[in-house]
Amino acid sequence: MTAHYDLAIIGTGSGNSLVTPDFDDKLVAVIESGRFGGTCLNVGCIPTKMFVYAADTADHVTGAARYGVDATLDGVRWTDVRDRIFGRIDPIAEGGKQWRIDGPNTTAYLGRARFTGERELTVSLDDGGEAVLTADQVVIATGGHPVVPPVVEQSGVPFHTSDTIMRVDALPKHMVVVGGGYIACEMAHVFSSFGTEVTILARGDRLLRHLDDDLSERFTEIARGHWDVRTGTEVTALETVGDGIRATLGDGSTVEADLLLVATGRAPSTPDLHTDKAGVELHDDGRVRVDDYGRTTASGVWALGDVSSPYQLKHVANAEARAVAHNLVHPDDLRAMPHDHVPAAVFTNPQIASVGLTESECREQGLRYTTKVQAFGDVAYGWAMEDTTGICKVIADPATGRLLGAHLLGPFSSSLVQPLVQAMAFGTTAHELARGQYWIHPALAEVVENALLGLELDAD
Ligand SMILES: Cc1cc2nc3c(=O)[nH]c(=O)nc-3n(C[C@H](O)[C@H](O)[C@H](O)COP(=O)(O)OP(=O)(O)OC[C@H]3O[C@@H](n4cnc5c(N)ncnc54)[C@H](O)[C@@H]3O)c2cc1C
Ligand SMILES: NC(=O)c1ccc[n+]([C@@H]2O[C@H](COP(=O)([O-])OP(=O)(O)OC[C@H]3O[C@@H](n4cnc5c(N)ncnc54)[C@H](O)[C@@H]3O)[C@@H](O)[C@H]2O)c1
Repeated sequence: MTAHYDLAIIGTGSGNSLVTPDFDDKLVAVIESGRFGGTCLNVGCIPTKMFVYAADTADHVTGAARYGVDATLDGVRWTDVRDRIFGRIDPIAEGGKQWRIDGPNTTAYLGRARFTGERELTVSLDDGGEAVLTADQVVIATGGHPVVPPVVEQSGVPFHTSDTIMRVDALPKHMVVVGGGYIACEMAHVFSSFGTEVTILARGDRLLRHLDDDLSERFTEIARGHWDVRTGTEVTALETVGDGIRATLGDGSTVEADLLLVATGRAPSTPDLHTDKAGVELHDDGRVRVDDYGRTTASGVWALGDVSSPYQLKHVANAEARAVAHNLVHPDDLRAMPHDHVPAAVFTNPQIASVGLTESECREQGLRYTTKVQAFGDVAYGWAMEDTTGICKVIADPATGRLLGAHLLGPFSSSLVQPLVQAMAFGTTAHELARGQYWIHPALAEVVENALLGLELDAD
């Protein structure tokens, strides 16, 4: 029997929020092959930031002496940290699943979906069975999954990805991280602050290479003070040694550890979706091809979030879901996916946040621009914190005074960046933002105010 629905949603991350009151009198199929709530809730943003907060707390203790406050870190109860986090998260995922199972107009399919025709899905159910369903509209919200390089996969050594690392039973003594991006830098911070010795193996010459050069260079230098950072290196072989692993690097050197974390990017979850059966085209990198409104190349099939987006960020997936939720029921009044001025933060040590263009992007685009770099240590709250490395770099168009980009490295950067995001979103000029409002003295936000005031604009 083929069941028919008004709407079928594949994936309960951001896809779960599509079941709006507009569908109260309609039939909705919700299909999920993993934990309800998707990456962010179960293995992404939320647990990582809960671990990061605990790691920051440990760092406050170990760093207290510089303020004349002597304190020692007596220990980190890893399983207590872990269980507090997942004790809070797991019931939410379970509750979300029950809500969809019991929902008056939703049918939950627990299993893996694939297209078997136009707007027709076959679900390999977790209980071993199979179900076929069709729908007037289908939304692909299957997110992404960790990429594991062949050298790791083919070696047969045990390894972790972000999907598993947060649930390990004990803190490793020594951990090797392959990759130098978001997950590598956030996890290195967590584990090293809890007492694990961390070695990072990065292919490039710097960590977090997507950042403005001033930040990635500075961050890599700081990271070398916390962790054993090996840049410009590749893993050529891996083997199991006792309970741990040994990695051989391009220069023939080796590094041994009791745990291997692979953090080499995430790929859109399309390989087993059989999108070709539904007329849904993919980009070369596997992302579903969508137009500005989230429409795929197949009529009535939509996509959103990591599976199709140019960004792999939850606030973007949420914004795209809001647009698609509207578009599903307003075909004559479509809303575009909001992709302007997308900010991002890396919750490592120190925190990093950015929005807009980097200086090299401004150069490459031939833009006329001016920059100002303000040190956290030059404002009163920065003195209080004894900060010696933080910077706020702002980039503006000198003719219009509009911000082109903003890049922060230092405590609370993920929050400090927000007025800069707001200025870019609403077209406020740098000096309007700085002079048109009060900035509380002596709050850390004065670093942003001073950076803005320091920009040399044509109008001044
Ligand atoms: C460790 C980590 C930390 C992160 N931290 C941040 C952060 O701090 N801030 C931020 O903005 N972003 C962060 N991200 C990125 C963020 O988690 C993702 O951008 C976001 O969750 C993507 O949401 P989504 O709805 O597109 O996909 P997902 O949340 O991944 O949802 C997809 C769902 O589809 C299901 N699924 C897949 N294929 C099928 C199928 N064939 N059939 C049925 N179900 C299927 C999956 O099981 C999953 O539940 C982080 C990611 C990771 C991995
Ligand atoms: N705070 C946040 O917003 C946050 C946190 C975690 C993850 N995320 C999202 O999840 C995505 C995935 O995170 P990630 O850290 O896995 O990816 P990433 O793209 O940030 O970093 C991947 C790293 O792996 C390296 N790499 C790629 N292939 C490799 C290979 N074969 N061998 C060795 N190194 C290789 C890259 O050079 C890069 O340093 C991020 O791009 C981000 O969008 C966001």
